[in-house]
Amino acid sequence: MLKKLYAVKQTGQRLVRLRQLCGARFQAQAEQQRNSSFSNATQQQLKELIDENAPERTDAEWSNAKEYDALPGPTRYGFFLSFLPGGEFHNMNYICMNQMLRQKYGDIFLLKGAFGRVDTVFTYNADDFEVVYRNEGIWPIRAAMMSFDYYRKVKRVDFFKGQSGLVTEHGSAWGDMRNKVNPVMMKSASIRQDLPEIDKITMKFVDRLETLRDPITGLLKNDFHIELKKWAFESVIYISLNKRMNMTTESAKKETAQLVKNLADSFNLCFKYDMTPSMWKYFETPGFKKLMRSYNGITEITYKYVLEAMERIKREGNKEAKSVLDKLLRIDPHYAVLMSIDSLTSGMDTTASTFITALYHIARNPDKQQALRRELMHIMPDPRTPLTQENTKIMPYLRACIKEAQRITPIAPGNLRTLPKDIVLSGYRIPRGTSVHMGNMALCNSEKYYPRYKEFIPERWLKAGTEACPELRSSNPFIYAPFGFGPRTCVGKRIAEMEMETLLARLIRSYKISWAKPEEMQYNSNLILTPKGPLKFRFMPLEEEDCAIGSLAM
Ligand code: HEM
Repeated sequence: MLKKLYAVKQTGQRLVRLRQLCGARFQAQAEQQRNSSFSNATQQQLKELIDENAPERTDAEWSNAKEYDALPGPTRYGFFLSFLPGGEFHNMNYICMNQMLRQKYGDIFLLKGAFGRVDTVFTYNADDFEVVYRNEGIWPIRAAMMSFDYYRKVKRVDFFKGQSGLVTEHGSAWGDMRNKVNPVMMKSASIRQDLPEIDKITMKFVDRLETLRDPITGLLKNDFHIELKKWAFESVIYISLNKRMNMTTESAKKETAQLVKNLADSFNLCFKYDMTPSMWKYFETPGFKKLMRSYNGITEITYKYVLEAMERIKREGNKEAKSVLDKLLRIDPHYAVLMSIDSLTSGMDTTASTFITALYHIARNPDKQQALRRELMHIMPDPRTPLTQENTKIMPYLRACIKEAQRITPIAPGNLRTLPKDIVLSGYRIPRGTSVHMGNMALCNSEKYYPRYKEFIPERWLKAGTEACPELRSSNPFIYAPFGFGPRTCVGKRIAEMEMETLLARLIRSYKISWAKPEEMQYNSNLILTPKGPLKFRFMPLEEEDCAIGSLAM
């Protein structure tokens, strides 16, 4: 063991020396990477955005700020060792690790880069968030998921033709794609045209839930988390491809199960290889190869659906585009394929996890649940009243419940940006090209910004009415950002919101829901936060008093 540690120490020291010799941060890492074609292209792209040759700032704020090297944080070598067996962070949940680092080093600290990872500054100072977003530029850089970028740009360059899609693309390539995708995906009215069909998919889901429900205990026989992933997949596939899945066929069951498995593997392994110190840029370990295989599995399954939809669109030759794919095909066929694959990939776990979080808090707060039901009784006097673009406009409490759940547990607990210019954060000089991680979830769960932060209080988000209490939410617009922030904000936000609202409305209108476990729900933390362990919700039919309309809690 000691020998092993010594070898690691030697490697670490050699790398540190090498990096010091090379000087510039990006160059040092790029030159050492085994997959040089990939790293050079990606680093080159980032370098151009960052303009390394621009003169250093000489203004008073910069001159008076503390040196970058004075930032607190573990040593590069010490941090790496802490991930090895026996180390402080070995197999530790990402959230816990960040909490420990914050306790030790304070509200700003530096995790030095190693093995091709750039330096990352972690900040829990809301003023810093504002500085970051105000300086991110028109093409914000979120340099995460490098293994995914590598998969698309190197491993499967044959298929992706050098473009990795919105999630990992940068600069003008990202800007061009985003400009074309935004009018189709970010317009609520455009996405909500699909509401009637999403409502039908959701009603079918609720009907099926009834068959899976034990009538005595109200517990479900199946794994609710998996069922929700399938529902989210069915919904996003409809919006993206105008395809109604028949989930009862063997092929659909098999493919969905494979997709669920590949996505779970990729979330775990991508976290391991991209967010903790790893040598994958020097040699491919069996785990890294498994990650590449999971990306391949995801591409194969999703592309099969996209291809089928493209053939159908061609065959039908409709004048009016019926899906996101069809709309984008008329703008740019390559982006259309990329975006559709990414929607099917990004739209399952994110939406399912956020939905479960919302349902969990509503289940644990019966008075809030009843207030929500009162709102829904007005809109859906009959449980099967169709949801429309019109009636869903008057569900402020429903939206507030989802927002409040996302405040307590945003599935992306922080956001990441690489700054194209030198900035000062918490009084320290942060040179351009440094990655900055902003801890949104921690600030959303602090008394300073959200009084009574431990409580689930949807009323914080209500804009009008006697129950509204906006004083319980922060006026700082940079802290609460469950879908991210600025031009790079989540492109699937409108889709996710519509899906979650529809299912929440249907379930709360049909059942009295409670959490049937003494323990609180826990989360796995990898690429995103996902609920851990079996979900024990109890679904009981509504009784007469539950259906009393009464006054609205707004
Ligand atoms: C409740 C569900 C979801 C949550 C909480 C969520 C959250 C996020 C967050 C935090 C980001 C990073 C934004 C930033 O850097 O500022 C993001 C990006 C992204 N999301 Fe989502 N997401 C959700 C659902 C979806 C869905 C349904 C899709 C696809 C249909 C999707 C596709 C994407 C894509 C493609 C990006 C990259 C955008 C870019 O960099 O231009 N997401 N999401």
